[in-house]
Parts: sequence; C-alpha cells; structure tokens
Amino acid sequence: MDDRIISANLMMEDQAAELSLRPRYLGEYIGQTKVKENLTIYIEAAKMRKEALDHVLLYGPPGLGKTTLSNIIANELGVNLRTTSGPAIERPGDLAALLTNLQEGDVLFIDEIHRLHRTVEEVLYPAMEDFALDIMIGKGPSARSVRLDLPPFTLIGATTRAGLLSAPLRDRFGVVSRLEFYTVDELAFIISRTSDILNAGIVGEAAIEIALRSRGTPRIANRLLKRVRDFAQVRGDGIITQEIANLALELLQVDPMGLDSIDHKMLHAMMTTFSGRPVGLDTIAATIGEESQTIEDVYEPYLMQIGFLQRTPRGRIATEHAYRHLGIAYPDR
Ligand SMILES: Nc1ncnc2c1ncn2[C@@H]1O[C@H](COP(=O)(O)OP(=O)(O)OP(=O)(O)O)[C@@H](O)[C@H]1O
Ligand SMILES: [Mg+2]
Repeated sequence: MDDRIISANLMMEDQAAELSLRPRYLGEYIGQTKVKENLTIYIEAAKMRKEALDHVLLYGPPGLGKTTLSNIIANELGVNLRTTSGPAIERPGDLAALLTNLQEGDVLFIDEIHRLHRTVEEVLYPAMEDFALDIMIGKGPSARSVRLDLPPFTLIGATTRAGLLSAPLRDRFGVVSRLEFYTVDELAFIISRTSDILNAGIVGEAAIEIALRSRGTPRIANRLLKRVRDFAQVRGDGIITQEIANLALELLQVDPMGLDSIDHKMLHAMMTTFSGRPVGLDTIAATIGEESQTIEDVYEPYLMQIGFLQRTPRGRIATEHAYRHLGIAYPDR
C-alpha cells in the first residue's frame, strides 16, 4: 500500500475531502490551459449543434485532475455523468447494461480504461463508432447477431498509462488530451482556493512553500495543506504562515523539492550502489523494495520532470542536478 504523504495516488483520507474541493466548472479549473481552451471550444460547438461531444481520452500521472475534468465536462454540457472503471466492468453484458441506460448526450466516464477486459473492449468499438450494440442471440449454427441502437453519448476515458491502450481503442477517441504537471504558481493558486473552502487562513509565501513541495500535483498540494493546517492550529494561532509551513513540511519529511525518503533512497542507490551507471527499472525496484510499475507511474514522471532522472536506452541515470540536491559528488567521466 502506497501511503506516503507525497503519494499522488488517492488515499482513504482524501476521498471525502476531494468531493468538496473539486472545481465544478471550467472557470474554476486551474491550469492545463491548452486542454481547457480546446475543450471549451469543443463543448460550445457540441452544444450549438445539439450533438454529443466527441469521445475524450484524458491521460497523465495520478492526481492531476482527470476525474475532476470529466465531472466538469458533463457539468458544462449539462448532461448526466455515469462513472465506472475498467476493472469494474467484468463482462460485456455489464457494459451493455451501462450503455443502454444512457440518455442522449450523456457522458460515460471509464476510469483506468487501460484495464478493460478484451471482450468488453470489443463491445465498446461499435458503441463508440456507430452508437450501436451488437448482441449475439442463440448459440451454435442458429446464432445470429442483432444490432441495437444506442443514444449518442460521450465516452470519457481516463488513464495514467496511455501506452497500454490498444490502438483500435485509442483511435476511436476524437479528443486526446494529456494533462501536465502544474506550475508552482498554479499550485499556489489551488492551495489558496482550497484554504478558502476549508476556512483556513494562509499567507502567500506559505502557499508557495507548500506548492514547491507538491510534485506538480494538486492532490498532493491539497493533502499537504491539510496537514500543515493541523500544525497551524496546534502550534500556532490557526493562520498558516511560512514558518509554520516550513516546520510542518520538515516534520513530514518532505524536502524542498517535494522528495521524500523513498525518492532519496532510489536516487542514492543509483548514485552509490550502482556508481552512477545506467540501471534498469526492475533492478532499481528490487533494490529499494518497490514495484516497478509504481516507480514508473508515480515516482519517475516527477523526477524526470524536474530533471533529476533520465531514461537512456541502457537504463536510468541520475543527473548532475540530482547529485547536487543530495550532496553527492558527481562522478567524473
Ligand atoms: N485544475 C485543478 N484545479 C483545482 N483543483 C484541482 C485541479 N485538478 C485537480 N484538483 C484537485 O485535485 C484532486 C485530485 O484530482 P483528480 O481526482 O481529478 O485526479 P485524477 O487525475 O483523476 O487522479 P487519478 O489518476 O488518481 O484518478 C481533486 O479532488 C481536486 O480537488
Ligand atoms: Mg481519477
């Protein structure tokens, strides 16, 4: 179980809070400017034509706002949103039931769409393309296929791993948007907004301090803010000052770049155990006792984003920046 404070994955403690913190309209959705601009136009156009919006694929690391954006799209379109996830749809019949219950223009949101079963995925192809469901009736030689019309709908798929999507599925999305890590300013803005909602006073410098350590991820920003707020209440007078923020973040063992002990362990191993030579993902994983996939999906993207880690054909290497950050001498080559 991934329960690090800086984990981008959804944790139990986030769940209730995220519902109330989630922006509901595009105007409140901070950052992701390009994605927002495009969606605004597509949504407007679909509404003018009174048609269903094209199918949308949202991908990017966890906690960047894919689920939030899907909710917003349905809200902006003024339609119902049905939510499910790849692994939750076990049989083709489950998907058929979902699809036949949609009303015209509705949004069907499939989270973790890369985990759809093959047989289920095949039902989705004609549904996405022709708004039709092909049903087999009978068995053996007398079996025949009947085509059932579906109301036009919008499928929104979300995934952290677009690379795992099959080509036929990927090709059926008219809009494919990649969510990016947020800038420090954007995160500071999100933190201030969340503080308002939580009725917690925060000074600008403190918001930036938390933003700097949030790994470009709103979910982490909101989580850190809540922990820091506890400190402010107990150790201070409730107002989150820069001093309180620094103290709290230090105690939470989140360093000034948002790295925690696991990042340190991983980089350390690469620099010392492997003497800075390129290392394979599985080797790193085994050395620090983490799963390869977690490293690849969750830790690595941010380390690469801040220029601490590079992928080369021969393996991963830590960059000079990373050496400097950890205070380890960069090997001369
Ligand atoms: N652009 C944004 N502006 C303000 N808050 C945001 C934004 N994006 C995300 N958030 C906040 O971050 C939280 C996490 O976002 P969300 O659940 O949408 O991420 P996700 O990409 O679906 O993650 P996962 O990959 O784990 O499903 C939301 O509850 C919301 O409060
Ligand atoms: Mg989500």
